[in-house]
Amino acid sequence: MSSVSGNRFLIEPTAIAGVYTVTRRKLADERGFLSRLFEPEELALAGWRGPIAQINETGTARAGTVRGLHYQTPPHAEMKLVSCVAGSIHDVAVDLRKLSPTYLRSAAVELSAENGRALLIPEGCAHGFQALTDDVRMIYLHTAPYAAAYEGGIDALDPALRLHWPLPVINRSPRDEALPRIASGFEGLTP
Ligand SMILES: Cc1cn([C@H]2C[C@H](O)[C@@H](COP(=O)(O)OP(=O)(O)O[C@H]3O[C@H](C)C(=O)[C@H](O)[C@H]3O)O2)c(=O)[nH]c1=O
Repeated sequence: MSSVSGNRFLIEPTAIAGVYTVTRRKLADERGFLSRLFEPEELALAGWRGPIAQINETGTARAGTVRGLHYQTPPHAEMKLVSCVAGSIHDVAVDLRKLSPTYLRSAAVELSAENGRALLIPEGCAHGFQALTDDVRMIYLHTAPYAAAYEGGIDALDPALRLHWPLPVINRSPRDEALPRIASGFEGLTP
């Protein structure tokens, strides 16, 4: 799909099949602005399917912090729409779908409160980010509820992924530091 300039969003493809940037249009006036975080008909153009099953907020205090790379496996695999509503982040998706033409390819984009950009991530792709500022706030829309027993992840510092983190990486959770690497026998995800 090429770029779609809709009423509420500008939807643009990335290097990964099915991963899109979604830039919110701001309706501005002298008080400030209004923008929509979600609009089913327009986001269906980028493949969004099904109702929102869960909405999360995260706060990240320190620039340099990396969260992820996380995903959920079937039957709790999920699409995510990831928005930054305070500060800015270096946002990353990695295609883990074994049969995908973009398997193990990554897409990276800066999301910020200022640029109003979000990342739409389909099932089978891992997500993570690095805070580029202090006091980052994220809003996540999920098509499946959290299922801890079905959470998977890949080490954000795995050299096989060739990811570039703009700042020195700090403050990873013990769980994230212990996530497996591709070389440890990862065989890709199937739907
Ligand atoms: C995702 C999630 C987590 N939790 C609990 C589990 C832990 O006790 C605590 C922190 O979870 P976690 O360390 O996984 O949080 P993040 O590192 O920010 O992970 C999230 O951010 C990465 C980058 C993502 O893409 C995922 O959406 C999500 O995994 O919240 C819940 O109670 N509900 C939830 O939906």
